[in-house]
This record gives sequence, structure tokens and C-alpha cells, in this order.
Amino acid sequence: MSVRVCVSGATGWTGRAVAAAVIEAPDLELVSAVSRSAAGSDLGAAWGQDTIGVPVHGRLAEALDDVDVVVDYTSHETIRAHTIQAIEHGVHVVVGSSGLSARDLEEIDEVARMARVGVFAGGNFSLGATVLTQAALLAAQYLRTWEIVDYASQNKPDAPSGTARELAERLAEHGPPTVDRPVADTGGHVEARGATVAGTQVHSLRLPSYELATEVIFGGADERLVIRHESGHSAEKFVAGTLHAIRSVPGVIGVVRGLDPDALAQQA
Ligand SMILES: NC(=O)C1=CN([C@@H]2O[C@H](COP(=O)(O)OP(=O)(O)OC[C@H]3O[C@@H](n4cnc5c(N)ncnc54)[C@H](OP(=O)(O)O)[C@@H]3O)[C@@H](O)[C@H]2O)C=CC1
Ligand SMILES: O=C(O)C1=N[C@H](C(=O)O)C[C@H](O)C1
Repeated sequence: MSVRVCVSGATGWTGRAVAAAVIEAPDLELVSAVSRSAAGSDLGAAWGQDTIGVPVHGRLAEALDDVDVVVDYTSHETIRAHTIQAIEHGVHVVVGSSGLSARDLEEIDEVARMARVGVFAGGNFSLGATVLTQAALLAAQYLRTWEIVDYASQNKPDAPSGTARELAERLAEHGPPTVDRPVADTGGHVEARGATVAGTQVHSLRLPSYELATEVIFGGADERLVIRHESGHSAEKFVAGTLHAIRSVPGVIGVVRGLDPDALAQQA
């Protein structure tokens, strides 16, 4: 039987690519979509194409009937409320949108477990970013000092990126990085040392020409290790990971965070 999917944010950069892939997948069925500006239209028409029989709703709450999994690529402003709404409706959630902290995900985990619903949250669903996280987790076992630099376009509305936040929070699994001088003891403008996310300093740059790049720099004795992921301009790189999450999440209760690179490599 097909997994019935709603794509929230289906007229956006990422949601459109994901919705198109859901339509093409033989084991998935796109039953509804969400977008405020296209509310009331057919999704194909909203894309400037032939109609495809998929209604677009202006609010997620209106789009959840007969849905097994909602995939959300809307924004950091809406993701928390959307995730809770879907769980309360008994619908599994794939969280693509950035903005949820580890604390948010702990709270969501409790609600999801009570409802016996799965939530698959990915700070970055691309294969390269997934490998970045795995490489950084390995490095953190040996090199105990690190900071993260998060590069994105000047239009990205949130900071840090979901990619950088998830990386910092996953690195916290190895305990906080070693610091010689606490950030709070910094003279001058302490803000210049960046934001402390789960114990890691994160520096977000927002400049024209970047899509998204994430760099984690490990400091050792007279040496450094730099691990950097660079994103191109298409949203296609997020599709395989998102489809993997859609297929996996009905078998989950509570929150699962981050992709397994082996599972993703097999899917790609
Ligand atoms: N985890 C990952 O791998 C990735 C995460 N992201 C994250 O996904 C999110 C979306 O990014 P992107 O695709 O670039 O965004 P876009 O701005 O291109 O698209 C956003 C989509 O969501 C809809 N939307 C926005 N707000 C609402 C709302 N309040 N209610 C209903 N629909 C809404 C928009 O339609 P309308 O305005 O008409 O409502 C549009 O369809 C961001 O948080 C981004 O950081 C992006 C790429 C990869
Ligand atoms: O806002 C975006 O555009 C993106 N956001 C994601 C993030 O916050 O990490 C990742 C993606 O590369 C694009």
C-alpha cells in the first residue's frame, strides 16, 4: 500500500522538488499540499503546469485528512507549530525546515511518543552534509577543540542554519569542546566569538553568492583539521534523503534525528 504524503511548502524551492519526486515514486502518493499563496488551487496549476489532482491548502491543519506523513519545508517560524499539529492529528512528520533546537525536539519527542507517532528531523538531507556530520563525530573523538562556521546567502532568514545547529548538537554527544579561555571572559565585543550552540561556538556569515556551506574546524597541538561541506544551487540533493525519511518514519515512534549515510547512499 502507498504511503500517503502531504508536502507543506510545496511551491517553495525545496518543497517543489520533493513533491515532484513523491509524485514520481511508485510507493508514495501525494494527496495534499500546503502554501498560502496557492491556497485553493491545484498543485500542478500552482506550478504553472497541467492540473494533477492535488489540492493546495493555505493551512496545514486543513491538509492532514487521509495523510500518513507530512513533509515540512516551510520556514523556521512555522515548523514547531506544524509539527505539533501533525502529531496531534496522528500524522508522522518529516522535519525539513530549519529552526528546531535540541530542546524543541525533546519536547516534540514527548508529544510524539504519547501519540505513538514518528518524527524524522534532518538538519540537512543531502548525502554530503550527512557525511560531514559523520566525519566530524569521528574527529571529535580525537581532537577536542572545535568551532563551526556557517555560510549562507544574505536572504536566509534564520541563523544558525539547521545544518550547523544539528552539527553542533550532534557534536555535544562527545561532550563540550575543550576551551582554554571561556567565551564570557572575552574582552571587547564578546558577540564576535559567535553564538554558543550546545557548547560549540557557531559563526554565521550571510553574504551574496553563497547557497550554504558548513565548516567545522578542529584545533590540535600545532595543527588543524578543517571539514567543509559546500552546497550548490539546486534542491535536488535533498530529495533522496527526504524520500528515505518519508519511507522510514511510519516505522518510528518519537523523534529520530539525522540520516544514516549508508541507508542514504543505497537510496541515492
Ligand atoms: N533539512 C534540509 O535538508 C533543508 C532544509 N531547508 C529548510 O527548509 C525551509 C524552507 O526552505 P526553502 O525551500 O528554501 O523555502 P522557500 O521560501 O523557497 O519555500 C517555502 C514554502 O513554504 C510555504 N510557506 C512558508 N510559510 C508558510 C506558512 N506559514 N504556512 C504555509 N506555507 C508556508 C511557501 O509558500 P507561501 O509563501 O505561498 O505560503 C513555500 O511554498 C527553511 O527553513 C530551510 O532552512 C531547506 C533546504 C534543505
Ligand atoms: O534556508 C535554506 O535555503 C537552507 N537551509 C538549510 C539549513 O538551514 O541548513 C539547508 C539548505 O542548504 C538550504
